[in-house]
Amino acid sequence: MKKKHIHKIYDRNYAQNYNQRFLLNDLSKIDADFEQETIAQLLDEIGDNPQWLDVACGTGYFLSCFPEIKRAGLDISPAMLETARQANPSIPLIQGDYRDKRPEWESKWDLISCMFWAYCYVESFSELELVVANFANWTSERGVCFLPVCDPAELRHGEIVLPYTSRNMGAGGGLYRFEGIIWSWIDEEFGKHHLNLIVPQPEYMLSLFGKFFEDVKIINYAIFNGAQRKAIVARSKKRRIDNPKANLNIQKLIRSQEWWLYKIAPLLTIAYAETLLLQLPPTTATLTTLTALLSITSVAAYGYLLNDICDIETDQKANKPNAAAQLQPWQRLLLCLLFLSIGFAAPLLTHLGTIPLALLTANYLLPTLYSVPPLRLKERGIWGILSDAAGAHLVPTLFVAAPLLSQTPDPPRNALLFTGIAATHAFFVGLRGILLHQLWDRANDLNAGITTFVTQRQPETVQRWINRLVFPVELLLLGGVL
Ligand SMILES: CC(C)=CCC/C(C)=C/CC/C(C)=C/COP(=O)(O)OP(=O)(O)O
Repeated sequence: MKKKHIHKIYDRNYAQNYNQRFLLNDLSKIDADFEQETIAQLLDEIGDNPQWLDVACGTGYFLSCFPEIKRAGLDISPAMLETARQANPSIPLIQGDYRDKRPEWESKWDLISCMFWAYCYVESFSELELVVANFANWTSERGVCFLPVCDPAELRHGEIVLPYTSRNMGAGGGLYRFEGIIWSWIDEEFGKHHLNLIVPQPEYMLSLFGKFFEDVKIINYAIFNGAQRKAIVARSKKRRIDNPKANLNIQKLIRSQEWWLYKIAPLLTIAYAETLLLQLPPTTATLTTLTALLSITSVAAYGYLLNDICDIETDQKANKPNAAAQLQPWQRLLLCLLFLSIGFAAPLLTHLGTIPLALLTANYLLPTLYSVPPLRLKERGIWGILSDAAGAHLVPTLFVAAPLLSQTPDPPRNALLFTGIAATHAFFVGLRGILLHQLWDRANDLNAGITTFVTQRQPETVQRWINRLVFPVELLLLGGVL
């Protein structure tokens, strides 16, 4: 089901009535008590100081039953979370989607629960697989998953013929329709349509968990009103995913999808234009350009990796993925040194010249100053904006142009003019890029307690500056480049 539909169903009114309708009335209390007992047993079996994540925690009812446990909740519905906060005022309650990967939670939680068939709201079997994989990834080495599962065939006495329609068979009343592995529940009393929920047989759910856990069991609730609910308990996570580094790859570490196409590829146009304006021999132009591109790629890899290394703590606070968090400190240092060496090796070996080397040094310094404390320009207002725009666009443009210009003793005026306009244009592209980035990241930065240029201003003001000043100047300069 789409997020917006879930938000619509689980609104404030639904949240306020949820516990009474689905957990605490005569029809449901016996099952809720059984679940509470099972959670208590599982927490007990895990050992000292277990950490529990209740996925799709809803009103936080179950979380509130265990005030002595270190616990957190994740839910997609702000209204449900609002109610959950009243019941659990001092614990992390995160608004989010259980389909998101969240590498920062890898192997973090000793108990993962997902109550009352919330997994059925996925939109496809692939998504269901993803959700189970997430649960497994988030489970610690000693951890356990607890998932009450829906078995449509068991909701009534004996087998049902599909498609099957029935009235008033569950705690919430209303119309139930089972259509094979899809079911829908029209909650007539509250006018809510829980449509096309995915409900595979419990055996299928067992096999999904079996991919990740050695010991997967179905436990049965007490028979009540002729029906008997079930839950999956999965223990002993398999080694394959025990190791968080299994999911770690170099692209994630250097965040190449954020710069390869958008920041490196445009530099080629600068190299082409300079080659044409300077009428350089193809071999010289190609070798010089490739050397410069190798160095600038290393700068980008270094800059993004270093930024993540410096943001590990704040990203954790804002619940943002951060691949560098999974590395040992010596691995972080080694990778940074590697990208530094590659960046300088090629220009030094090919004698690219003094000006290109000075620009390269500046290009390594800018992201360092942007990210590393105590200077950490990112948190110093306009300096953060200027250093990122210069580091990601202005200096790389000059660095690609400079070695080509230095191939001719006396570069023509039009090549110098082109370089000047292209560099200024790149700077404005960079200004727009970092302003938009800080705008999109504003909520995360505020959550993590980071003060940036944009968090100190109204978002509308910054957007107005982008629309009325930065972008028009950028377009004007593009005209000059062309
Ligand atoms: C050649 C080239 C492309 C060089 C780039 C060098 C450079 C300026 C790197 C810093 C990149 C970065 C992640 C900025 C935003 O950080 P943030 O901490 O504000 O945002 P985040 O949360 O996304 O990390």
